[in-house]
Amino acid sequence: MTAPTSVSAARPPEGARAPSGGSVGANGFALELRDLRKSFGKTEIIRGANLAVRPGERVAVIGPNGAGKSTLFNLVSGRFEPTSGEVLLHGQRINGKKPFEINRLGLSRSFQITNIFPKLSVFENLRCGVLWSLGYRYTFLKFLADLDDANDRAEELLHMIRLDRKRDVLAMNLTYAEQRALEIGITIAGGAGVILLDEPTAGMSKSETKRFIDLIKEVTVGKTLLTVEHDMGVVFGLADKIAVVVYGEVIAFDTPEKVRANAKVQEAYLGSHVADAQVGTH
Ligand SMILES: Nc1ncnc2c1ncn2[C@@H]1O[C@H](COP(=O)(O)OP(=O)(O)OP(=O)(O)O)[C@@H](O)[C@H]1O
Repeated sequence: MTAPTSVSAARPPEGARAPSGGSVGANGFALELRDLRKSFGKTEIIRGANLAVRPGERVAVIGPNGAGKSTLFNLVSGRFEPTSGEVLLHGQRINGKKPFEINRLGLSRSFQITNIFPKLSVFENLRCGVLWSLGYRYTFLKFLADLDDANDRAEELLHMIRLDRKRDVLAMNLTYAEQRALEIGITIAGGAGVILLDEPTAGMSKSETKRFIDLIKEVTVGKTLLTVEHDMGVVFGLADKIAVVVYGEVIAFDTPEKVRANAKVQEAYLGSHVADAQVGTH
């Protein structure tokens, strides 16, 4: 390993580190949407969405296909800019900010398996996630072994996502469920207080799903979590609250029991679907 000529050259910009934990904004919410709207061309897809998520809440965002769930996530994470309305993270308006800026303000979104480096080991992937969140560039990869803090944090993450025994395995040789665990590890690497996950258990077997729900709960203790989810078992196993999105609006936001009993929700979306679902399924 070549000694770094100047590690300081790889130092992140001031203020690059994301705040840890689910910090509270002046308004008391970790994340808030106020009359949020998004049009593509002449078509309004998000039509005045409102939501106020308290720090530490685990929220499942559900709704029919095409309701606008992914678009909402894209608006919150900075991939899309709202047509109007506001997105507040810890009370700070983040509309129009770039995804990396929002990330550094403490919101992290899972990037799906496609963002894993298949030819790097599990440990190296986690270390990249840590360094990226700190503002380091991948061009400094050759110096990474010298960055003790990043190494320590990557070891900690490895343990949290239960992949200790796969430490030096190339990501491409992991099982599907292990790759998704690695994706979660990369997502939480920077210590963001608000985590967005898009169908984290999609494609998993029932037993994998059950283990994965436990893992998500463990690694997001004290954080604010939003997941887009179709699987009602996962919704009722994971969420403290459910946000129901129908035609670009949040038509209900409440505890699973109350959402299940909500006549408007039943009519618009869940129907017998949810009546059949068991609270705390699996
Ligand atoms: N970039 C875009 N340009 C134009 N239309 C878009 C764009 N992104 C999403 N849409 C449209 O917005 C609507 C909502 O899509 P979105 O993917 O947000 O729904 P969803 O609730 O996540 O659906 P699903 O559950 O099927 O994933 C759809 O009609 C979709 O075609």
